[in-house]
Amino acid sequence: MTAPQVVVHRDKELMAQAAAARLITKIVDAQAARGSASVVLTGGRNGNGLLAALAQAPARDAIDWSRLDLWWGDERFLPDGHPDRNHTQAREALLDDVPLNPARVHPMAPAGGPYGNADLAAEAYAIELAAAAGPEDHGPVPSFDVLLLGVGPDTHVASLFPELPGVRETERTVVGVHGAPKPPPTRVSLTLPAIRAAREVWLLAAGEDKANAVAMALSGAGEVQAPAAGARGRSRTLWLLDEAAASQLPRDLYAPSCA
Ligand SMILES: O=C(O)[C@H](O)[C@@H](O)[C@H](O)[C@H](O)COP(=O)(O)O
Repeated sequence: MTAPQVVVHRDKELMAQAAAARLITKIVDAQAARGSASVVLTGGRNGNGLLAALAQAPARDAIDWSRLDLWWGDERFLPDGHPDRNHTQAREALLDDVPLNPARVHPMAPAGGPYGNADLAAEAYAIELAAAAGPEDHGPVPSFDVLLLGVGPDTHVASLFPELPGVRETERTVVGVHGAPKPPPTRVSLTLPAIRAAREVWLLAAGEDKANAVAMALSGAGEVQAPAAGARGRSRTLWLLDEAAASQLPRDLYAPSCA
């Protein structure tokens, strides 16, 4: 597991634009090296802000959208097309606007779909992930190029909330989540072991209400109390922050703001 690196931007707009530029480069590099790229999307304002910035970036045309695999880190267990579903919000922010190959887009199953509850939807997603993993992945989850995570004010990532069973899961790669403190209460989430299969994990946080959470997760808190602390990539763990979210971080954890 890699030690976190921290990059601080002036404000959340610049953070979204810089993260989008970084993601474009990463996808283009992965496609050049391996033929395709895989990205795991997150829900929340900052994840969608990144997608909206990507939609506006002229360099987005450098991506071969037909060779991009998209997965989700978590989903709100709601009917297909519901405006609060992470899938719906990602479609609106970017996905409906680019020529993706539908066979490479992997939303989590909705409520009212083929699986009667969030636990069954989670099992189905674990099977889909395992089917996509190859021998080179050494496990039941593909080695995603980039896995994006928004960080909640309570340090949750994906739908892994402090002290709830999901964050303690060590075997399963995807779980149903019940009684989540952030609405809606029923969700589906990758677990920390699945998140840690990614080559790179990027955590996004902006705004003063995240400052405590960011400081706690980066100052040695345990992952059960601070799930964001357990989200690490195999080759890189990158925290992308705005100045407000970084305001309670000890200065020795990052270089002075450059943007
Ligand atoms: O389904 C969700 O709500 C998310 O995936 C969740 O983990 C989100 O990323 C964080 O709550 C941060 O959200 P913001 O970026 O809106 O603060």
